[in-house]
Amino acid sequence: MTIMTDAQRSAASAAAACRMGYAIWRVPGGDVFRMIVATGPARTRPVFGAETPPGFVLCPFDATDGNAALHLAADIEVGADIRYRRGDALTDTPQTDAQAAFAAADAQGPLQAAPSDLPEPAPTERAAYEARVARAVAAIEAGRAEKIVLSRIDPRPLSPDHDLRDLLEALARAYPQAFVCLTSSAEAGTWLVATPEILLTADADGVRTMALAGTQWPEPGTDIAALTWPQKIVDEQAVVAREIARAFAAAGLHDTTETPAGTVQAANLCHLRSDFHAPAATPEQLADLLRKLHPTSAVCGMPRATARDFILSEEGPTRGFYTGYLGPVNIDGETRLQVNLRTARITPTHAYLHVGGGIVAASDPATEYEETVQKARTIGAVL
Ligand SMILES: C=C(O[C@H]1C=CC=C(C(=O)O)[C@@H]1O)C(=O)O
Repeated sequence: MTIMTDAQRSAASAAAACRMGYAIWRVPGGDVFRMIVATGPARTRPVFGAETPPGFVLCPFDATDGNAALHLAADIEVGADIRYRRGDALTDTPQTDAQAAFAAADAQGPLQAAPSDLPEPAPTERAAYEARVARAVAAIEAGRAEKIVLSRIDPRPLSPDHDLRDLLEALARAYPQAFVCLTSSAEAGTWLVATPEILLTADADGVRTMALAGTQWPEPGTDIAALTWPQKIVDEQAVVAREIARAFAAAGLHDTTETPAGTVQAANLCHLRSDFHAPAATPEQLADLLRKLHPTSAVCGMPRATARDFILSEEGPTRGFYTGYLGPVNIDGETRLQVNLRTARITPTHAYLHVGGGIVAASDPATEYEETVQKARTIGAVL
């Protein structure tokens, strides 16, 4: 069972009391939480670069440079104990005034999101979403795009005494194979995430990503291995996979292997997925690859520029960090960027669930709406 350590629980309260950014995460299949606290403001920096310090990054959906993201520096790392960073070293005692202020913070009560200056998202009603889907289908039928990924916002009230640490632990317990995360900063707001999708990981073992598409919500107890997929989903997943294979080759990564597409479970949902691996790459190759991958056709569409313009004209800037990416960078030699899906932006009073789906020529608006209802259950189940 994944639970936060006492040090992590109190560090989260201390970070919130000091208005410092923090991130707490559990990797798929892992049994511990990792945590960092940034004593200074988040800065936009290259994710893969010559001197990217250890930290946690968040990149929005609509990024001008896919390799540039908000970077929360790992000034403090928290596991069983609290460790303070000075240069490359971690020590048991605070090294800066800001670290000392964090160490002295005495915060009680539940952990909740700080009020923020970011705009409150407006909900998307069923009729508005279905009309949006119908317009995407018309654009696809007119030959303007092959696929457009649309989304909507589903607000849920939070109980006055909720504690974000308890919600995070509940997600980790419910979804052992998800990347589960809580992150908060003045610049990006507060996000609670249980995502099944890797955008890019890089460590000593090489580089990995996945091509994910298609969604089914089988009855509990269904034999997942026996699920079949309609040809339109098989084709859609193949399009995502082809785009990834092209990106690897164009970034100069060779000897890439791809597994056959198979069914994977993600909370109450199933997707069709193939996995990619390449031997280790240089930071320049990784930067190039990240720019080519983000946003993938699993969250944007095909062709990318047309789909992006369509999404922004329909949804405005409401996605923010939803369908962007987030994750630890250069923490113990690993960088793990996950697509920010099955996610909610948290305010002091509400969880704003962001849910979407890929629209193709054969899409039916009512079924697409139902798909977003099912996707909302991933985070909704613990609220
Ligand atoms: C856009 C979302 O899902 C994407 C990832 C997997 C399957 C998807 C689909 O079936 O449409 C989407 O491409 C979301 O969960 O909000």
